[in-house]
Amino acid sequence: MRLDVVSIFPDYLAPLDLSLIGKARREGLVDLHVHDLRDFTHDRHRTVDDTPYGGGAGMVMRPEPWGEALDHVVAAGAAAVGGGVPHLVVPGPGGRPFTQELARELAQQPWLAFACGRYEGIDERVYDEAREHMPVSVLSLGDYVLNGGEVAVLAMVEAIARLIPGVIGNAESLVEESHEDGLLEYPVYTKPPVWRGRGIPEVLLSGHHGQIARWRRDERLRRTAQRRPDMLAALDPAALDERDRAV
Ligand SMILES: CN1CCCC[C@@H]1Cn1ccc2ccc(-c3n[nH]c(N)c3C#N)cc21
Repeated sequence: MRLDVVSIFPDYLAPLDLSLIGKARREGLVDLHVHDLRDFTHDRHRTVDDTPYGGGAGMVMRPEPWGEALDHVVAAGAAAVGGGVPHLVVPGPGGRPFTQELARELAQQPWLAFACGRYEGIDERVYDEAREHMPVSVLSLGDYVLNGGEVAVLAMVEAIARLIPGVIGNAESLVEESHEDGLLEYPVYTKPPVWRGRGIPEVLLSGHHGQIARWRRDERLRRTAQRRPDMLAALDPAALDERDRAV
C-alpha cells in the first residue's frame, strides 16, 4: 500500500518510522511518502494560511498550496502505483467517526492520501476540487478537539497498516481484538504467577483450552457490558449464539 501524507509539520509523522509500521516500510509492505505543504508555496514566508472570509477568529489554510500539493501527490503516486488516484482521507472533528470497520475498508485500498489540516481548517474549495478527481472521506478520530490532523493521521495509519497482511507477524493476534467483532478484548496475564500478592485466574493455568476459551469469551462479554453497553446493544444475538457454539 502506498500512503501519502501532506502536513506543515512533516516531522510529526516521524513515529511512523518506528515499530511495526517502520518494519513494514522497510519490508516494502507500506510505501509512505510525507510531503511538506510549505514546499508548495511561492512567497518568501512560505505562507499557508490567511484570514477567514466572513470574519471570525483564527486563520484558514489557503487553497493554492493544497491544490498544488495534491496535484503533486496524484502525479508522483500514479507513476509509482501504475496509474489511478488515491482515496483522500481528511481528518476533521466534523467528520464521520473513524472505526475499525472503516480501517478494514481503507486497508483494502492500494493507495491512500492524508491531508493534515491546521488552524481553523482547510478552505472548503480544496475538498470540492479534490472530489472531482478522487474519493474523499472526512473522518474524525473522536468527539474531542485536536489542534490539527497529524495526531489523527498517526492513529489512522497505524490502525489501517496493521491490517495489511504480513504487517502483524501473527495474524491470530488480530482476532478477538476490541472492536474487531463487536466485543472488547479479554484481560491478559503473564509471569510471574503471583505479583505483589496477586495471582491469576486459575482457569488460565488449567490447560483446558475449551474452558479457557469460554472464560475469555465471558470476560469479553462482561467487560463490554460494563464499559461499552452501547456495543453490547448493537451485537447481533445470532452471532452471540454462534460464539457460544464455537467455545
Ligand atoms: C481547533 N480548530 C478549530 C475548530 C476545528 C478544528 C481546528 C483544529 N484542526 C484543524 C485541522 C484539524 C483536523 C482534525 C482535528 C480533530 N480534532 N478532533 C478530532 N477528532 C480531529 C480529527 N480527526 C482538528 C483540526
